[in-house]
Amino acid sequence: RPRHVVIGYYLLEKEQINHYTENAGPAVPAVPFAISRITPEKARMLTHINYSFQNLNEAGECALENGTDPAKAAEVFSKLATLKKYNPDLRILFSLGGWAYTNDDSATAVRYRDAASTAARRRQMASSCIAFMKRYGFDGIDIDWEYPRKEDADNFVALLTEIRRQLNTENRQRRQKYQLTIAGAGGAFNLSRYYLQLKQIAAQVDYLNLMSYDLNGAWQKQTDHNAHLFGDSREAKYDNPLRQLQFDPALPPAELQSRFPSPFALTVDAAVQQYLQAGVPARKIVLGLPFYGRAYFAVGSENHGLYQPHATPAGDDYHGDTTLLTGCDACVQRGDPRSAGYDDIRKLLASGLGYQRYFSSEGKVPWLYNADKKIFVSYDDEESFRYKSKYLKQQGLAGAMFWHLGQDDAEGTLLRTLHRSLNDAGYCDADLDLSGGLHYASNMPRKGIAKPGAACKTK
Ligand SMILES: CC1=[NH+][C@H]2[C@@H](O1)O[C@H](CO)[C@@H](O)[C@@H]2O
Repeated sequence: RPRHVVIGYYLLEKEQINHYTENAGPAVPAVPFAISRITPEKARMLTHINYSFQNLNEAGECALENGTDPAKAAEVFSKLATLKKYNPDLRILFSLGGWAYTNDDSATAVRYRDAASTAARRRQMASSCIAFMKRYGFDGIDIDWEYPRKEDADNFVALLTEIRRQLNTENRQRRQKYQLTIAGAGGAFNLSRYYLQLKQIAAQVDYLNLMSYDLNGAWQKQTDHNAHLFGDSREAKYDNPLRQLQFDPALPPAELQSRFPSPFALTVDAAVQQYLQAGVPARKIVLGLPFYGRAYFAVGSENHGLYQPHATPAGDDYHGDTTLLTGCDACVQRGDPRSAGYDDIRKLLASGLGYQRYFSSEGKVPWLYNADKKIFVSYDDEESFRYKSKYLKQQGLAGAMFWHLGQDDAEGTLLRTLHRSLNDAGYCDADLDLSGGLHYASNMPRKGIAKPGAACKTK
């Protein structure tokens, strides 16, 4: 049985369900990443696959999108369930929400706020989502609401409590228990919305999947890393939004600074320490890793493009030149050059188009800079994943989550790296040094942490 969870999101756009096919014909294009690409070997490296995304309907219930053919949906969902024959420990959950359906400016965020707003609505939503889960053969529910507003936070706890209550009833006569997880904010600004409720949220779920990526992006003035583990003295720092939420106003200044350092760098480590400080058990925290990178354009060559001004269109919808990420053909097809899967980034590196790889010894992440095209790309690869795996083991966390399965390269390099670094007994990471970079100060003693540099068991 794996010692750490490995939770992969599987993305299938709702438009792709009705015409889902494993073998593309001239008339019908194949979906970008068919379920058959999840080989038996990959299925054995995963403990969970989260099908993304379902949405709430107008009545605040879990249901297929209007227009989705239920028979085709059942076919797709059963293909995912079939993967369990390769790995009896594998669980297939469906993820409800996601950024596009639930962000503050989306058309359907209001459905989540309303569904959580009264006891009756919460009962209705919970029972509809459990019925949906059972009807389509899922093993649990992942709630990916991005994000409850401060005024929704208590209702969010009540909603999770109601889903947990109904699941417990279902689970009484089941050997393998239905699970309930959430995708949780990775940056302190979004996290501050429900930080005071975080401990109560954790009590209702099996796992909290930290979205410890998208920490920086085109919406900021300077280029910075998508998901660096530790901070860099040269990057932008922020006033800590959790400080004014701190529980004990009488906290002496030195204690305040150590628990809520401010200003601070937005890093993966900061997210993890903030969850731990809120009282979330380490064994429920799953560290989110990106299988994609973020590109910036018109970036000066100072510092190889790192922490430099840029001219990258921000905002969810992209209307600019789709060829800006030179060499990324998939970006043109997708219509947005601002993000690229690991498979695309591998191709950029091999393209001879002038991309140079650098590695941050502070942040423990790579980046690309193309001086000729003035392009900066922040991403993750096997090296940064090995550092993040060592860190999560040192912190005693439950394991890793990643977004998303379809962005790995053909060989499944990133999933294989996570499997080896988290669940291969013969794996050794004594060569990795987690010191350096800005660590989010925390006075929380961490139990059961392997001493850094513990020698590896020789074969
Ligand atoms: C699990 C999860 N939900 C969000 C988040 O990861 O980041 C993805 C990439 O930004 C985004 O597309 C998705 O909707």
